[in-house]
Amino acid sequence: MADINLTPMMQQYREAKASIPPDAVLLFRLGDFYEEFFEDAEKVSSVLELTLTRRQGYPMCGFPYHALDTYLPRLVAAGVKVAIAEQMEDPRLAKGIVKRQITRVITPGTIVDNALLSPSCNNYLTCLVQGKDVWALASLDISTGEFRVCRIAGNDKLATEFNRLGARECVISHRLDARFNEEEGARPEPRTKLLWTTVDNDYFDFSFAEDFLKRQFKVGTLDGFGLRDLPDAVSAAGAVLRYATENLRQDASHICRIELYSLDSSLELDSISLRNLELVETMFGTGKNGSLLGVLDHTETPMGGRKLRNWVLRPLCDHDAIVARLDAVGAFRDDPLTLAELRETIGVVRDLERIVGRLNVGNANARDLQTLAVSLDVLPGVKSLLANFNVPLLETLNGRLELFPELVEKIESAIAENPPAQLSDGGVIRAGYNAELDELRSAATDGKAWLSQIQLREQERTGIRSLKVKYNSVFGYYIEVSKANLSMVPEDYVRKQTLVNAERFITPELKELESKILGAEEKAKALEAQLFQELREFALQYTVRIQTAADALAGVDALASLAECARLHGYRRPRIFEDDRLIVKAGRHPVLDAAMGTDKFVPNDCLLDGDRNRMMLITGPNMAGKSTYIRQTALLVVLAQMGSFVPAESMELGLVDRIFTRVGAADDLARGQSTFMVEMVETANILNHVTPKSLVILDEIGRGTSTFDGLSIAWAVAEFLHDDPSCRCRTQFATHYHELTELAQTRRGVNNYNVAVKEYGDQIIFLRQIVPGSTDRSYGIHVAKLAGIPQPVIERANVILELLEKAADAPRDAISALPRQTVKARRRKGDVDENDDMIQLRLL
Ligand SMILES: Nc1ncnc2c1ncn2[C@@H]1O[C@H](COP(=O)(O)OP(=O)(O)OP(=O)(O)O)[C@@H](O)[C@H]1O
Repeated sequence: MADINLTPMMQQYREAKASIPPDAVLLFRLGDFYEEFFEDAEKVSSVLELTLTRRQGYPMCGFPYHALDTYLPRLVAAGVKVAIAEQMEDPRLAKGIVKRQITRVITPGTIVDNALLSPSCNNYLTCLVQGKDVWALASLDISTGEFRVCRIAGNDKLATEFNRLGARECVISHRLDARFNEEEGARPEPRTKLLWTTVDNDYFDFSFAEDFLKRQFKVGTLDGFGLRDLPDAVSAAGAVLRYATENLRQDASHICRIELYSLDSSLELDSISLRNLELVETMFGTGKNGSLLGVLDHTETPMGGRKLRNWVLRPLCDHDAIVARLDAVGAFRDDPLTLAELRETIGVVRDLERIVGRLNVGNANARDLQTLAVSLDVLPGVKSLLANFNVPLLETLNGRLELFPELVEKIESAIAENPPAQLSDGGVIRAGYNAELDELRSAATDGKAWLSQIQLREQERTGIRSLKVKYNSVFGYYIEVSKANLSMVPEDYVRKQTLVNAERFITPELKELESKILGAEEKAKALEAQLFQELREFALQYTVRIQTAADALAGVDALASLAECARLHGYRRPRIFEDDRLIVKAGRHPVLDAAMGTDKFVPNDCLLDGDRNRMMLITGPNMAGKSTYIRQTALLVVLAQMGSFVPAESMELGLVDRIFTRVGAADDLARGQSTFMVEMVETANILNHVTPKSLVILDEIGRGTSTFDGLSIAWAVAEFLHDDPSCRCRTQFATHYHELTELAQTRRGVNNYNVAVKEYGDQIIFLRQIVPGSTDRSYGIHVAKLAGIPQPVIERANVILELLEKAADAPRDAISALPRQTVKARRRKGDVDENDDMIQLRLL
């Protein structure tokens, strides 16, 4: 920064700037603008494309205060940390420089503003601590109060968990940051855009963290949360909470519990599978549409949407828990009328979790309270509809749906019909709620009428027809009586001023009225603010109970959504077992099925049921539907284990512990790895971690290297997965290496399948049907033709293919030396004899 003579305002700016994290930009409220100075001005003007000006030689930019809702999301989306300094007093009333204060610091993980949050996703602030042989990862969604911690062994699993959480920011100690910087590969690298924030090591001090958490949760011990003897988890949780509350500059009493969870309780999906299977978003960044969640999500509330998203990302591994969800989905699906009514009723409910969050951090407005009441008011209706179902899970959820009549009533009686968003605009509290407020309001609006009423009354009382009620700025309202009538002035008039022709008086009543009229509006606003605050505090007492009800409602919404999806797309209930079967009759790919329509999508079976059917080796032409089929299998497993019905005539599933996928990953090229290297890293990961209860889907292995190397690797991988006692898992392997089909002759559990096609003249018709047996044709050139490869190239490829098929052992170099013209063309010219190309091959 330039060394300049600072004005008092700039001095105040400097002090504010020094009190925020060094990497945060400061939006400094000056009148109707938020102004930025120095480096902050440069950064903000470039992100927001604002004009950079200069003030006394230093850079400056700004925008009107009402544009904050537009600009703040853009700054946050660009990964900028933002601190806001507001004016804490009315500049007109300020003596000297206006008081300003940092009201909040907004980082990607500490957002509570609705405008900055996606309703369908949680917004997690995370914190990482390195324990002994494990990582402790705390995750906190300040907007909802959800707070969890888990312990994870290994960087891969850690990165996956970051991905699953979709974490935006991770807090670490300076010490850990230094380690990450020193050791190459030590820092976990999730695919999501994650901001690493470093804080002092003392944030992680165990006793400090423990005390901090105990105070927050108002408990004497953390044992009840399962955190006994887990100092790393306590440190992570304490540090993240401290960082969050420091940035919020507010109490966050809605964060009132923490859950210790284990990755083992859910079906494990590594980062690659999460992406490849397009569970919650597509690979091409088109968001939810086109993903599995896009098909499943018929939720009516944001909480239900987030719950369903979490279910998709964390399918269950517990038989009974899955069956409980399936029972609930089944009950809903079998009663479509009640289901429709229930969904319609739930549709009124708004984001209870986030409203409660905003209420707790002091960020809620009157509309939030009103929405809270409207949402809570439908709970009796939801409860009575749920009472129609005798299903344990629905009964449990119904039991947690508490009713809040006194809160609803209080809010309804207090908040005006259409309250303004800003408390300062006035008119938030309903007429009739508070007598004093009613009076203040009428003082402001009816003041003039009151004065003329007094004038009339006093004229009658005193008999002075010319008596007037007037106002001046020296002594406010007064009564003026002309000299001629002074004898008629009553005793209770107090003389204030004598003029040539008249005298001026005041009365206690007039003074009282004056104080009511003057500043009545200001007073009304202040009283409204106080009443609103009281109402807010009243509502805050219900925080935990509303959170519990909101969570139950989210569960009901998610289950109803699954039932609706099952109903719309004709899904059936899967049967869950503990063995290693995976038998599907007429299964369909949920996303393509929904997109194409059930009559167009060709269903297929799957048979994996232990020893004799452990690996399906699938060959078939390009474009036939191999990838679709094996992804479909994985998606059906995800659906079944999350407790959903499935797009199949029937499905029997022995629980799967992990799904592994190897399905091409172009994006890793950006990380500096070659296609083949990525393929091998992913394959290594599978072979090193697979268990007999896993499901492996492999879409082509060894493609990125020479044919013989590739084939050898694919072959060995298939053998290993089938033979090795650590694997022996259910596998679907799609490949173009027809040689691999020989495995079925030597391996008991390997079976060949192919995707049927019909040849029709020189056309082929894709039947999309998986049938037993192998195929030895790829029809690759046919697909190349469909793709628009120029005709001469296609003709040439056909010639080479023919030659290769005749001389299977022809070296590749020989092919490249073949004349560039096609045989046909040269034949036409008459300069080739029948064996020309073969002769050349032999010569080479
Ligand atoms: N069962 C099916 N019913 C209808 N259409 C299907 C089916 N399976 C696949 N398709 C269609 O065929 C297209 C190609 O399928 P897919 O990518 O699975 O082929 P593939 O055999 O894996 O091809 P390649 O070997 O070239 O990668 C899909 O995009 C889809 O539109």
